[in-house]
Amino acid sequence: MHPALTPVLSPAQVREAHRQLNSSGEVSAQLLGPVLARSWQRSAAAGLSPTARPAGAPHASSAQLRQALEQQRELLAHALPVMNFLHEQTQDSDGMLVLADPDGLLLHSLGDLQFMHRAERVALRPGANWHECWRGTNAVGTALVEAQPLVVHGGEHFLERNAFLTCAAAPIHDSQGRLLGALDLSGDHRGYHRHTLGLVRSAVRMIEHRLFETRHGDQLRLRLHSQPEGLSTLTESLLALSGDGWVTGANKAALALLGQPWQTLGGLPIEQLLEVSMDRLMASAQRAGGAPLRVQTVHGQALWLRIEPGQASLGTPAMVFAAQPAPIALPAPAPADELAALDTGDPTLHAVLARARRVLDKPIALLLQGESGAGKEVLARAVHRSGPRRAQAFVAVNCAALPESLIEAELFGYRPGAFTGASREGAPGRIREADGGVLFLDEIGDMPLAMQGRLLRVLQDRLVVPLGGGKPVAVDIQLICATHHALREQMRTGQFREDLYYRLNGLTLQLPPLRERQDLEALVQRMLQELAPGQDVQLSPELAQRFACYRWPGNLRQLANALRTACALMEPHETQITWAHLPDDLAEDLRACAPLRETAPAAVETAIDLRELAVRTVERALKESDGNLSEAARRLGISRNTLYRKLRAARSS
Ligand SMILES: Nc1ncnc2c1ncn2[C@@H]1O[C@H](COP(=O)(O)OP(=O)(O)OP(=O)(O)O)[C@@H](O)[C@H]1O
Repeated sequence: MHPALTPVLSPAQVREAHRQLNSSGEVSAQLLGPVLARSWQRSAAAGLSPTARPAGAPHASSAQLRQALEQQRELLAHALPVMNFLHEQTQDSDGMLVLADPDGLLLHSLGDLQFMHRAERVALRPGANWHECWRGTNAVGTALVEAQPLVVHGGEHFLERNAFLTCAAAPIHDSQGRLLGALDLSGDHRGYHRHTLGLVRSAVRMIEHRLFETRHGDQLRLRLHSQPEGLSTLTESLLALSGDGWVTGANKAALALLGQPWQTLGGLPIEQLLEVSMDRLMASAQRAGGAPLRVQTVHGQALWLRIEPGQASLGTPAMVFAAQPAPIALPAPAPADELAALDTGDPTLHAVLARARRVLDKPIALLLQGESGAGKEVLARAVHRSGPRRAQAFVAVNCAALPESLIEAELFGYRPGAFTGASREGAPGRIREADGGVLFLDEIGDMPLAMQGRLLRVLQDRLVVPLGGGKPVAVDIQLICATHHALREQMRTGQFREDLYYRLNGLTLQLPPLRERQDLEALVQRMLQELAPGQDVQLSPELAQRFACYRWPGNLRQLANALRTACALMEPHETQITWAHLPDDLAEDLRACAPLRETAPAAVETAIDLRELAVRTVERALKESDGNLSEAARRLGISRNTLYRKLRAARSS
């Protein structure tokens, strides 16, 4: 039996375990079982005492929680509908559902109001952190550490103050085995029910299925089950394949079925797992109706298989080969990854993404430029997740958010006692944390000059020397920097070192501001699908028009926030976003922004008129800005590059 499914301990066993811990400091694996015993040991080692309040447990401010919610928007988009569904099924049970991120930060809860009120007393609410190191053994924290579903009941909680709870939690993983968070169902310990964990595990499967379909919707997907009627149910195994037959993702059922860990799957062609050729799979995918195939694993287990061609995989070389006797070698299609997912149809952005893809596997530093909120960090993360370093760390440092006095220690690390206030253990620093992976330096234009010199040395020598001295440590990092400043301008005025600029700028990618993008409609649609999956939420036609003519000074960040608020304000039966669902300040701005065709009817008569109008507008903006190009571009709401283009065009005509 799965250790997590063993029955909960009797009160006498728990009392005895606590007694032993009190008297000898020992944790009895015989009494508690291996999982709980390990967790109690970790809790004691973290300095927690069963009878004390958890001292120093962090609680996110509302701004920090908002930021965490934004970072976890993919998880939330898939988990919230499942939580709502589970809540409906468990409404009479006086409990609550909790979603946590991989670090134990509680992101969202819903359930019985009275019980949630009681749970508040032990900080079981969004914003609190339930990592084991802060709250001792508890279902959320322990399921995250142990990476397995489990129940923590009553006195099995390490802290006595949590003993009124019974909690069942299961970790949530994505299709590459990354831990995304945990789902928990908590209630009063007197209401313990042994089916609770099963419910939570099913809910997590639903979330993982939804994530899988979204991540791999463009790829070939294999559904596998020992019974034909088990296909397309929650118990099926799922595999995603690249166009040439390599496994790119799997759910937990597939791992169990094939006896493989996630780590090996990425490097296996399907023929090494199943006795079936890629040609046969493709031929089956093309047959109408998609009747299941009979196949067997390489170990001889018989299975039913249904193959679903993804949009991107239709027409991949393998399909063409299967259909044509004399194959024509076609270039391999771009893999459907996070970079591809950012491409929603804007030609400028498309070119940016294509350039980024060309250097994915090369040691070339990227410099991302663009206005605040234009998606620089999102692009940096997509580059990381789509490149060969995706299994290694992505370490983001915001140079503008760190006080000057701390940047050095934060980046380069320090030795024990290197400065007043330094921790006794010292710290490796963010550059070393990124070793093997990607270091993302956001707002690099705000890095103090002295620090620029040190960073340059690290980039040249690929060695980090911690503050307070010590041996230099070799590092291997891919560097991505971002700024909304015009770095060249800063270089000219001496605020940014020229030598560092050329080190950082292996390739500059300029992200277009939202108002210059031509894919607003598709972008809104994609964001809405993520925010309200499967609900077909749309903008009202009037709002769609207003959105198109608005300048979006906060770019994608502002758009994403507006849509998130709108989705939260909609009633469950509504599918159209109207004025009533918008934040007041945005509604006010949008009302003031008249759609183009209402404002300039006469002036748009001929192309010549338009050109003249553009030239006059640019001239006026330049005059009002005393010839300052940056200021003129800002007034016009366009980038400096666009302004240059317009000036060149005006001069040539
Ligand atoms: N392609 C996208 N799809 C959906 N949402 C996006 C996308 N790009 C950006 N966003 C939204 O905009 C927010 C801001 O994006 P990001 O942090 O990448 O911008 P930025 O250019 O780095 O901003 P800043 O310069 O202020 O740091 C994201 O947290 C997300 O909510």
